[in-house]
Amino acid sequence: MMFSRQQIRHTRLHQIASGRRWMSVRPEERAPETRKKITIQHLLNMKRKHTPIAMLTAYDFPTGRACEAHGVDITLVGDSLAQVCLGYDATTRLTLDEMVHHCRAVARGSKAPFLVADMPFGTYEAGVDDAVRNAVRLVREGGVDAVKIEGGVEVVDTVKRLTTVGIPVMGHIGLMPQRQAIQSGYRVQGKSAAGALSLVDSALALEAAGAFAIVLEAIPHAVGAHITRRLHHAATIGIGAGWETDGQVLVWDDLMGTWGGHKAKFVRRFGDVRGEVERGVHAYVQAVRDRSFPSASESYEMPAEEAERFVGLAGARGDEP
Ligand SMILES: Nc1nc(=O)c2c([nH]1)NC[C@@H]1CN(c3ccc(C(=O)N[C@@H](CCC(=O)O)C(=O)O)cc3)CN21
Ligand SMILES: CC(C)C(=O)C(=O)O
Repeated sequence: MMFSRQQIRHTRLHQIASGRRWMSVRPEERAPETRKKITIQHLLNMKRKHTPIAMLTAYDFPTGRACEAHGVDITLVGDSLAQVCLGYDATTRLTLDEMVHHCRAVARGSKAPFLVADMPFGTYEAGVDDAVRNAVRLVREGGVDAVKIEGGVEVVDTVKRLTTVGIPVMGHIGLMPQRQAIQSGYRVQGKSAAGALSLVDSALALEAAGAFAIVLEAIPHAVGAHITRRLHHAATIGIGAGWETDGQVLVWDDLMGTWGGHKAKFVRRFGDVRGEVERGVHAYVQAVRDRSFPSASESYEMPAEEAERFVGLAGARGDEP
């Protein structure tokens, strides 16, 4: 929730007058947003001008807010949410209701970035009509601008139909986590010449079907670069696809170092939030145990005469500690 400067000043004066102070339940005090909404046209201009596109996952209000505040171009409510946020063992466990719930929180924080949600496993495979119904829920209830679906030529009809009804689609080829069982794990794709060519075919088919962007996951650098040069109407967003794609994406928890699970080769840790969390929780527990928390300045007092009356009144009713 945003306040104008005038509203902030007004609220402050009111609080000072009424003797109230800020509490953590109040929305953060902030100047009105200045970032302009990112559009598909903006993203394709970035591709044309070779300005790298920064995409990052977010799963809740504060992470969405961080994407908003620090210049992210595309916020992705990725289905990696299943693992890094909800503790499931695979992305295939995630339901549409769970995805919608998290999209709503992210959308409240991430306003300017183009907002994309993964269509969870099982919400677009059974038929094009079903895919439309489910994508509409993500847009209408989740508040996202576009959806992402995993797959190559086999999802082309779905991409066409969604695009036709006005829902932009981001493709996702290469390593497709929703297919880890049938692919016997998380493996780099397109390492053979034939495999690489089939990735190029998938990318071209997705572009022709109307996809505005395509995630390229865990493929050789040369294949990522080739596909990026071949596509003129769709931006490529790499994750483990080398340095010559139109943009990059990483999972929030990998980037921040909050994820303690497997670290793929393409992950770079840009922060050590896990270390901070460990220090903070440990210090808190320690301070509670040794009674150094809370201090007098973190506690409330009664006026001395009220304290005296209280002791007297409590004693009179036999209310002795
Ligand atoms: N924390 C996290 N980061 C992700 O990027 C991510 C998730 N979770 N969950 C959903 C999917 C799963 N992803 C994964 C998971 C494992 C590998 C992986 O182990 N890759 C191997 C490739 C080994 C090879 O074939 O040579 C690696 O070591 O990089 C890659 C992507 C990407 N997504
Ligand atoms: C890793 C990204 C591309 C993703 O699909 C996810 O977060 O689920």
